[in-house]
Amino acid sequence: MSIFLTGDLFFGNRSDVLRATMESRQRLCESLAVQFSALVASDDIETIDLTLQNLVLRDGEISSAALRTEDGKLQAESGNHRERWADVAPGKSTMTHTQVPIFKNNQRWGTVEVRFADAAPVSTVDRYLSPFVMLALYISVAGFFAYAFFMKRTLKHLDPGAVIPDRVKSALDVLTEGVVVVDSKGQIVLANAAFTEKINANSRQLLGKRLAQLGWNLEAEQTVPWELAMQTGESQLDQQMQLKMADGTVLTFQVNSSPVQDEKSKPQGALATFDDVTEIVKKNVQLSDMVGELQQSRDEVNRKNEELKVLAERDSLTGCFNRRAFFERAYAEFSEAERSGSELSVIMMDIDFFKAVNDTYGHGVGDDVIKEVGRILEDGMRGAEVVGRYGGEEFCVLLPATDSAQAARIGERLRHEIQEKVWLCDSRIDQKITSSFGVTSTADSAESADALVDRADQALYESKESGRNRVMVWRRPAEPEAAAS
Ligand SMILES: Nc1nc2c(ncn2[C@@H]2O[C@H](COP(=O)(O)OP(=O)(O)OP(=O)(O)O)[C@@H](O)[C@H]2O)c(=O)[nH]1
Repeated sequence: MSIFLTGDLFFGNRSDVLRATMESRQRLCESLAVQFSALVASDDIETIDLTLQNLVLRDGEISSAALRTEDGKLQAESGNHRERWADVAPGKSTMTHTQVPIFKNNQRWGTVEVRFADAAPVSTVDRYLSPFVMLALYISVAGFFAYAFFMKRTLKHLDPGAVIPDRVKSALDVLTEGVVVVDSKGQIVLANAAFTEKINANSRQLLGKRLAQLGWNLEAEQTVPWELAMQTGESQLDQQMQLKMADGTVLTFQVNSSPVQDEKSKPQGALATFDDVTEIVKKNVQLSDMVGELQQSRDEVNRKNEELKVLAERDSLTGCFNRRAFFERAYAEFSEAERSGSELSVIMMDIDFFKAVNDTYGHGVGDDVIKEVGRILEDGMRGAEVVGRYGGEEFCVLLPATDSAQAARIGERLRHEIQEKVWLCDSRIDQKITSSFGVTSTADSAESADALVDRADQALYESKESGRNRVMVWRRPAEPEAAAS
């Protein structure tokens, strides 16, 4: 339609000019006819003849002119009209031959004939190139070019790869890293050899496809990095993406994307590089699994070590430190007390008449009593204070930073608690169970942890000897004395 209108604008004008010329010639003739009708009415043929002579003389466009009656006779003529008006059909005007009727008394009387000069010589080309032919020709040629232009664009659309020069494609094919160029719609316009080989695809199959729809494992609403690069105008680096292949395998790519912009920074597409890191990721996963397993084994070993340590250090019946572990602590605390100058106390205690408990209630009840005593002793300790099962029904307590008077008070509290609580631990026991305590501290110049424990044992012996169910503080052998009862 545009072509037609444009053609009409050019060629339609030419036909308008011709039409206007013809109309003006017709008007001239009609004006002559009006004048001549008046002259004919007065039979003034002479004036008509004179007018025709002048007309031909003065107007270069008019070759001849005549006044012809209805019966075909020429009444007046000029410019050798007879010859110039040969073979002209009566009553029909053309561009060069114009004829207008003359009336007399309302009757057709004759015709004014004017032969206009031929226009510029009409060449064969001009003859055939009438406005219509010109218009048709113009539409054909312009239509052809418009069609060619449209087809070129269409083909370019159908073959998006055509926008990338071959030398660029060849250069990119040399790279070992996959390279894909997409247009502003995310459609592939170039995929280099490394990429097509990696995903087992044909380069031409990929052209025009949306890169985002090749089968990537994407989260819901996730925007692929090359589209993000186009949206933000910024490069998107080190994005890891997984591509599910037709055979079910999954490739992992490290993807870098940069926007391709025009001079006005408008995104025209994006370039994305794909580095296949599938093997590295696999190895990383294996490594991480191994590290996890190692961690588990290490935790297991630590747990076992912890258990072993507990088993090695703790007494299985009461959970208190065993004798060996207790002495390790005692040595450490003794050294620390010596280094710091603080006082370290030791309590040794023994359940009174425990043989009778076993004998009366059975060995099981005896075990429960020992456990209950151990629990009371453990619960009564704070911070660095340590309870050890010294043997049988005998316990030993380490009290760092505690003098013997404080230790005796602690012993007294424990003695009272045992007496009040232990017999309640088993419903079969129907009598209170008592215990005896011996107390000492480093203030009495014990030379070692062993000596300290030994002195506490001596004080305990004194408690037993002096009637049991009491706490005795160690005194030099000559003068042990009772602290409380
Ligand atoms: N049930 C039980 N009994 C034990 C355990 N270890 C030692 N005994 C018993 O504890 C009793 C200790 O008795 P003795 O040392 O004679 O002293 P005692 O009867 O407590 O009398 P005194 O200490 O003099 O008041 C023994 O009969 C041992 O068999 C144990 O783990 N469980």
